[in-house]
Amino acid sequence: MLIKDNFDEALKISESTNEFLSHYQIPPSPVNYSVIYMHVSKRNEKLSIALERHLEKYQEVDLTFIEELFSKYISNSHAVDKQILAPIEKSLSNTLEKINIQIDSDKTVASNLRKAEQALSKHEYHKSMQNIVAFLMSSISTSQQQHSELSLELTKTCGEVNFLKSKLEAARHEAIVDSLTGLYNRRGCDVKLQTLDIEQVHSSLAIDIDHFKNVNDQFGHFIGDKVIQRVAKVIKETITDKDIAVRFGGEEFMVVLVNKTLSQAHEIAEKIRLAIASLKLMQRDSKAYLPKLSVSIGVAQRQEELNWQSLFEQADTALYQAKNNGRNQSVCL
Ligand SMILES: Nc1nc2c(ncn2[C@@H]2O[C@H](COP(=O)(O)OP(=O)(O)OP(=O)(O)O)[C@@H](O)[C@H]2O)c(=O)[nH]1
Repeated sequence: MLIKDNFDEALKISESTNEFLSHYQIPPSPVNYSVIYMHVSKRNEKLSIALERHLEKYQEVDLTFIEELFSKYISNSHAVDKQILAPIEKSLSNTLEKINIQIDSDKTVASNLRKAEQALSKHEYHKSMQNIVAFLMSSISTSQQQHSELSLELTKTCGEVNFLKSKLEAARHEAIVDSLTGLYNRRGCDVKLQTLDIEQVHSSLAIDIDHFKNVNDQFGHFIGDKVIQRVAKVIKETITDKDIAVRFGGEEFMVVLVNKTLSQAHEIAEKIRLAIASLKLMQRDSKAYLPKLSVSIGVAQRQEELNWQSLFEQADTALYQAKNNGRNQSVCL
């Protein structure tokens, strides 16, 4: 979309956004602000329809609902940056630049006036001129002060915009990443899959920790979580940055190996399996070692006619076979 906003327009929308936020007593967090800004500026029809329906039904706005709208319509697009923040930032920096030029010119005028004052002070008969110069000096100093204050204010606002941008970036990241392991979640998986070239060969691994219930039962969920994190770390360290590692649920992971054939994928699966089997995990407090860990892995290669869901299902079928064959192994389909 073309960015037509000028500063005044953006400011008007921003005022209406603030009014909306205060009317419904919504805290002006970056996420809330962005959702309401998109609604007020009529930039996302689906978001507005959903919000209006919600208001019709409840007459108030639930914060969880706003977060949902943010994740669904905003966080994965760069609409906020492009449509809200970029124009504001541009106008701010233009205005700041003009004010800074004005500050420089104020300085020159002040310095010239000072020279004139010095020259006139040598001659008593120029008293009236001296008064005029003194008056001009005091006016320019007031204007200098006003411009400096304005420059400070604008610099502060620029800082706030940058803060909002980094908050948005963090929110966008949180929406697609699993907080326990740092791997992608399902939504992140969908987002990353859209970036892949479907003409290339891709493979997938379905990985599941064997008898994980026993870990939880014997050592508790906290240790269970640590084990999940450790397995995720091994997966991450074994694949490349281009590949996509996803925590699909509980102790189940899915990996998309970009541009890799079935046999290459099988090799990687074996590396992961062996690395996990050789882990020696110790419980920090009791210094007791946890029983040996193992994973079962299903490996499948994407066929041209298959969509991603079918590929994952194939990998899952292979995983099921690996479990049935006795676990701690990888099976190719
Ligand atoms: N600590 C922890 N446990 C989880 C989490 N999500 C799921 N689980 C547990 O993972 C266990 C999964 O057990 P099962 O699906 O029966 O499988 P398993 O014991 O791993 O056995 P197999 O898969 O058949 O080898 C259950 O005990 C769940 O409670 C989580 O986020 N943290």
